[in-house]
This record gives sequence, C-alpha cells and structure tokens, in this order.
Amino acid sequence: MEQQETLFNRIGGMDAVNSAVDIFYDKVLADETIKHFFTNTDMKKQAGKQKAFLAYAFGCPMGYTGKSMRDAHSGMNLTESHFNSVAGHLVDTLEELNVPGSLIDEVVKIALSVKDDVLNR
Ligand code: HEM
Repeated sequence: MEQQETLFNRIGGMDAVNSAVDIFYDKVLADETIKHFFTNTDMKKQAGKQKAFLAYAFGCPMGYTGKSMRDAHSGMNLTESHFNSVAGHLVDTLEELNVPGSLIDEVVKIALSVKDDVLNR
C-alpha cells in the first residue's frame, strides 16, 4: 500500500493549525452558551496548548506535553451540548479555511475519540 501522508501535512501543516485555532477561538468566545468556561483563561496560553494538541491529533510527529483531556476538563461539568458546540465551531472553522470535507471528517473522528475523556465519563 502507498504510504499515507499524515493528516497534519495533508491539512496544511502548522500554518493551517495556527489559522484554524485563531478563528476557532474567536468563535468559541463569541458563543454565549460556552464562553463563560473561558472567563479565567489566559487565551494566549490556551491557544498555544490547543495548537500543540491539534498538531499532535493531526499526526504531527512532535509530542503533546499538556494535561490529558480527562484531567484538563475535570470538574467542569461539561455536557454533550457543550461538546457539540465546540466541535461545531471546529468544523465551521475548517470549512471557512476550505479544508476538504474528507479531511474534516478525519478531524471530527479524532475529536469524537476524546469525547468521553473531555466529558469525564
Ligand atoms: C475535542 C474537544 C476538545 C479538545 C481537543 C480540547 C483541548 C484542550 C486542551 C489541549 C486544553 C489544555 C490542557 C492543558 O492545560 O494542558 C484544554 C483546556 C480547557 N478546555 Fe478544552 N478541549 C475540548 C473540548 C472542550 C469543551 C467542550 C470545553 C467547554 C465548552 C472546553 C473548555 C476548556 C477549558 C475551560 C480549559 C481550561 C483552560 C484553562 O486552563 O484555563 N474544552 N482543552
């Protein structure tokens, strides 16, 4: 079988991740249903962590050294609806960046794979 390029490279590498995270966080912070979670968050640091996490999730060889998804979101009482809002903003962001649907599907798969950890269940 032909060697498959990582999702990270196919999506456009670190430049794409950087643009995605910036647009993504603007959407999250404009969303009345979830923005309160980020009241005490230093968004500069958070965007940096998210970039590292996404790069890792997209298959970039550099390691993710932040908290586990379970620890990072414990005690927040996050619901399915909060998760869906965040996932929706991520998809909208990638669509705005003209990322092909098949690649967006792969990102959604990765997001769903950490859903139980994010929701601490
Ligand atoms: C696929 C879904 C998600 C991913 C990949 C993700 C990723 C991350 C990452 C990488 C961190 C930083 C961890 C660290 O401190 O090392 C984090 C923290 C956080 N996330 Fe998420 N997250 C997701 C869903 C959500 C949802 C649904 C919410 C709330 C609506 C949320 C709110 C937060 C908050 C408030 C923090 C802590 C920020 C702080 O330290 O001040 N996340 N998340």
